[in-house]
Amino acid sequence: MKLHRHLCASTLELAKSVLVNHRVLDHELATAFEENPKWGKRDRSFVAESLFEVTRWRRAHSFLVDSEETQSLLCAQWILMGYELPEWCTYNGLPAEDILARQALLAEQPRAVRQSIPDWLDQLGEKELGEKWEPQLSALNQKPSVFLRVNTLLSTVEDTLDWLSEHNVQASRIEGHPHALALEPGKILPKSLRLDGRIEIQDPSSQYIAPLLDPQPGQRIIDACSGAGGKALHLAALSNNEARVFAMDVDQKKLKQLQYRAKRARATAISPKPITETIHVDFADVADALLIDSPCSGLGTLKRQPDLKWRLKPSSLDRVRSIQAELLENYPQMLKSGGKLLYATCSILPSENQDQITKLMEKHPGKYRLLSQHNLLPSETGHDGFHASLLIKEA
Ligand SMILES: C[S@@+](CC[C@H](N)C(=O)[O-])C[C@H]1O[C@@H](n2cnc3c(N)ncnc32)[C@H](O)[C@@H]1O
Repeated sequence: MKLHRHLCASTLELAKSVLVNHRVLDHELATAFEENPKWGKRDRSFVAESLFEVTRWRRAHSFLVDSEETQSLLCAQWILMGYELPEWCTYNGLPAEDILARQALLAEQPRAVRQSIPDWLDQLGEKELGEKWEPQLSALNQKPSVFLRVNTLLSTVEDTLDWLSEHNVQASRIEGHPHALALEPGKILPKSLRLDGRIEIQDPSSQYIAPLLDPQPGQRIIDACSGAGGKALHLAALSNNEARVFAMDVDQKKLKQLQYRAKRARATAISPKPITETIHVDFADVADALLIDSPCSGLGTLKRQPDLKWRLKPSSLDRVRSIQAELLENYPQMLKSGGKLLYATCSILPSENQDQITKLMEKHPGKYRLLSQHNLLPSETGHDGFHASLLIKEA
């Protein structure tokens, strides 16, 4: 296989901005695709695969090539992808034969090197999850697949499968997730289908969350951290637009996106509400059900966002933990007595999940009753890592 000089140069620029300047991979890649409309499907997938994999395996590659330079790491990635490096592709590190030979030595390296993760994060994962940590790392280092949620406001699973197949996209159902479809590994959904309201791209673990609230017609449901609406749209669909879903967020841009998605999905149940300082007072005792899909480390989604592990810092984790405690303290004021509180994160760390709930219940004895807790571990599901705690507000 032959490497193309201009694509390699563009990929190197992208890799530097992600690995050296700590920019967000998804944003950088989307901008590069926009700025290079002449890149064909194969060019795009070369750039995307090189960038995702070099980011995921940064530390392991740096052992293989014996260098931390981005150019050397990328060259190691291309060698592992089966490319022969042309003359113009020079780097400071071990030659191709040595890189391939050192793969066998990787297994003997410390876990943080083999699994390509910063030391501090490896130590934290071990402390919090013990022997369950390494299986999560292995699962989170896999390449992700694309999953869809069928929007039951506009279609059925059966009709959606037929529609996708008419467009040459083969998908399959997933056991235990009634509205989820999996695309064949490596398959990407064409933009025209992606923008059709019949489907939303959503991981099965994320699809597990909204049904836990069991939305009923006539209920008022608050999604206090709705973002661009992944779960708010699902809540609207589950209630067949017969509940009212107040979608709140501090980020106005995300609420705008949500409005666009809701229109496309015919999710008329959704009313976006920007978060203000007094929101929990303005909406006091209003909701029959409250979802706090809290800001978190995002560690459960490393498969899709491998750049996150290099951007996260112990101080940013402390900050999200304190936001989580604050949201759990304030937002349940919006819930009626007897209402359901669902706390969710896409983290796999107990300190962001069940420990936050334990602290909440200890701080307010008798105020909450725990109905169920769900730790969706990537090693067990093959999907993103998520946590959900479902409680009743007693008083
Ligand atoms: C995990 S994301 C939500 C994802 C979204 N629920 C979904 O399913 O697509 C967390 C969201 O919390 C928002 N957020 C951050 N601080 C907040 C606060 N104090 N109150 C409400 N939302 C907040 C962020 O803007 C972000 O959109």
